[in-house]
Amino acid sequence: MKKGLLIIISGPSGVGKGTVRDFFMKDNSLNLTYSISMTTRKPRENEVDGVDYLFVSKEAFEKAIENGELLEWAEFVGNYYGTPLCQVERLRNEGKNVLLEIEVQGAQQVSEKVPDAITIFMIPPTMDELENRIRGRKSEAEEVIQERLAKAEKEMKLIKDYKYVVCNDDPELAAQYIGLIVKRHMNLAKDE
Ligand SMILES: Nc1nc2c(ncn2[C@@H]2O[C@H](COP(=O)(O)OP(=O)(O)O)[C@@H](O)[C@H]2O)c(=O)[nH]1
Ligand SMILES: Nc1ncnc2c1ncn2[C@@H]1O[C@H](COP(=O)(O)OP(=O)(O)O)[C@@H](O)[C@H]1O
Repeated sequence: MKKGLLIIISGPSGVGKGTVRDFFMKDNSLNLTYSISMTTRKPRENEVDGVDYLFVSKEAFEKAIENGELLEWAEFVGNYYGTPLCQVERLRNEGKNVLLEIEVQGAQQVSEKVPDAITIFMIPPTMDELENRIRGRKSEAEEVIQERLAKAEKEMKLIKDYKYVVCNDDPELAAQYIGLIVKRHMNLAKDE
């Protein structure tokens, strides 16, 4: 069986990664499985442990690093985030295309380990709109919003390291575009 593709999506906090993902994950023809990350961030009101993230303590996260259980990990605005290695390998070996939604440092680490990973960066139509969205979500305190917006400015400079850039103006259109990218690489892999 052919090994599944590894797809990385990065983009600033509040750009709409989760919203767009909800659209393209409905398309079964993409054969996608979402890799659930581990984080020390506290769950938001609507988030479910084991679905959105594996929410763990700092100690448990550091243990996972020590034990070599993470494909990559990074610190983002005061919290750890990382990708459990075992599920990514298992799913790809089962022929599933695996989606990682991770920030730029993690994406860099994975690209080094898996050079054929497909990298996509999601941008907002404008930085003002990014601010509107992150505020509109009402999930972070003002101080955290400021930190995330400052981080976003830096992250946007790394667009050049990604193979594809998708603007999330309309979430359905952005999802369709990501679907096309995945289909293209599924076809390329078939011909290999
Ligand atoms: N390196 C890395 N980054 C992650 C992982 N999971 C999530 N992230 C990123 O961490 C950042 C913060 O995520 P989160 O707190 O959920 O905020 P959100 O992006 O605004 O929903 C985002 O850029 C995520 O893409 C992971 O496993 N590894
Ligand atoms: N294309 C869009 N136009 C307007 N608002 C959007 C769009 N995409 C997402 N949003 C809104 O922006 C906020 C942040 O989206 P979210 O998916 O949580 O972002 P991320 O996962 O990148 O942090 C949410 O309130 C969401 O409803």
